Amino acid sequence: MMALFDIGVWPINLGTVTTVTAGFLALSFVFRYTSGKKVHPSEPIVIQPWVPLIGHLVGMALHGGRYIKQLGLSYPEEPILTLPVPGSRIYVVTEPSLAASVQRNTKTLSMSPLLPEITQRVLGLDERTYHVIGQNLDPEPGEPRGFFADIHDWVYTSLGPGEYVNTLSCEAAQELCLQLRERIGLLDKAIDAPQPINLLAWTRHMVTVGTAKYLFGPHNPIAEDPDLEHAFWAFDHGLAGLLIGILPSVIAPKAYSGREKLSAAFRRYLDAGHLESASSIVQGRARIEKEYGMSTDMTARSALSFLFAGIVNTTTTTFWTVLRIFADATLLAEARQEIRRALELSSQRTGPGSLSIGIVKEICTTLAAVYKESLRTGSENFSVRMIKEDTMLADRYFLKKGAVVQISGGVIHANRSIWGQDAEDFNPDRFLKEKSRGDGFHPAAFRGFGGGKTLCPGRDFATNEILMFAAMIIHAVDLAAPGGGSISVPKKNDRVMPVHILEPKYFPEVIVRPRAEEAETLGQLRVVM
Ligand code: HEM
Repeated sequence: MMALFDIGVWPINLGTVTTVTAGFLALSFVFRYTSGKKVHPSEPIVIQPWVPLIGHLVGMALHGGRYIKQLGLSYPEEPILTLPVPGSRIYVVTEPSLAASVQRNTKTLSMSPLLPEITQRVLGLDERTYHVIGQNLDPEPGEPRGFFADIHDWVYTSLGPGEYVNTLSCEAAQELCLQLRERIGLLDKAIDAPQPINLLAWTRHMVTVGTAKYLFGPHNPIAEDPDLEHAFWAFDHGLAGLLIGILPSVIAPKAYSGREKLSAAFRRYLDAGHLESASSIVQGRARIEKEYGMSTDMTARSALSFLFAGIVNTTTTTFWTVLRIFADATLLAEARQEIRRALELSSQRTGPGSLSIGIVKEICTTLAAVYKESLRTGSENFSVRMIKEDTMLADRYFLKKGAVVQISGGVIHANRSIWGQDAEDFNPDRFLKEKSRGDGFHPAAFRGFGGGKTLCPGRDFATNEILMFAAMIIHAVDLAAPGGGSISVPKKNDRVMPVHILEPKYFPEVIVRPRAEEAETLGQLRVVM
């Protein structure tokens, strides 16, 4: 051990050490000075990292999304920051009206140029497909269109307000009702000595199996091979490793193996012709992929990306919404009363045994406020745009061509000047008050679904689905802390890259007991719009 500390064994002397140290310090100073300089007088304030050049990248790698959030919160007066990184800049927007400017500026600020690279890395697309999807990324009206423009239009049109999204919402909620009934059926047998259940895993299972079914039909890969559920979550949890894009099978072996297993299963699904029983939105995506000459393997990988979009945020948001309500006796009593009233009104207006999505949204205001507040507190996503041309944002801030600008949901959601002194706390009242006062928050302040051209196309559908699913759980079961007392709520784990609503730091366990009479209603429940 001692030899390691004995610098005498190294072929250098103290004079050399002094020279090298002095040289390093001088170089650091030069780097700090040059990287701290603005490239234009109107460039936003430059935040120099402590480790020259690579400091911000190291910070993000070590601390995940929390790094930029803490930086943003330490400069509350600045609506936008410049983070120098090797060869480029990252601009971080932390204020809603400037976020709205980024979203409006679709000509020079666009997510599209980043998509081919990201998609290739995450899904493992081949070079040919990478080339095809990279064409005509942001077509103006009348110009030739590309793959992403066509898929974007198809998905946004399908999930926009209208008959299709209503039908899909009913199918999804009905399927989740079935999943819940099955889980409750399993509980019944152990009712005398109920075992604690991991609430996040419980929710994950129902949403994963249910979503795969309503999107891809009864012969979907997860129905055919239940082990693929684990492969799916391994893919999800290692996504950041896949994004690095270097030796994915070594850097993110579990995510890589999960992805490859799932894409092989989707290939078998497509080869067997099971697409015929998939939802029309899924069929339409595969049709567009065929028009662009994609192979079965590439269509399989794309199917995985849509399954991902349908599952991950819905799972985690349902988890937080349900946990928050059961952790607070007043919220639970209010939510249950609203749900009972929604069931009664549905019976009167849409027939016995029905539960109407429209009525739940109209009556269950506490549930809806908890859902929204769970999104505010759990969502730290970044809406990212590539800067295609030098841009003067809001006529005030210079953004350099080739760099990226990101809107930080984490900073905006924690901003006290928007949400009040209790911005750090979970307080669903802020969304109830908003309604009664009639003066809401800035439209770009709520970042749960992103914004602008990349605003989540599934937001209305997801709201229908999650409110219904949470309402069914709250109505049909009781959750209790295993040791008695009230259920505690863990903090969120914000040290990861926020690819979706943040998960908790630890996974809480609860005792789940069916409520005898109320659980019965699930058996006949008919979801209607
Ligand atoms: C609570 C549930 C959900 C949340 C919080 C959520 C949130 C988001 C966010 C933050 C984005 C990126 C926005 C941006 O970059 O500005 C996004 C994109 C997307 N979401 Fe959702 N989402 C949810 C549910 C869903 C569901 C259920 C679906 C589909 C069935 C879906 C489909 C998509 C798709 C396809 C995109 C990519 C849009 C594009 O092409 O740019 N989402 N979502």
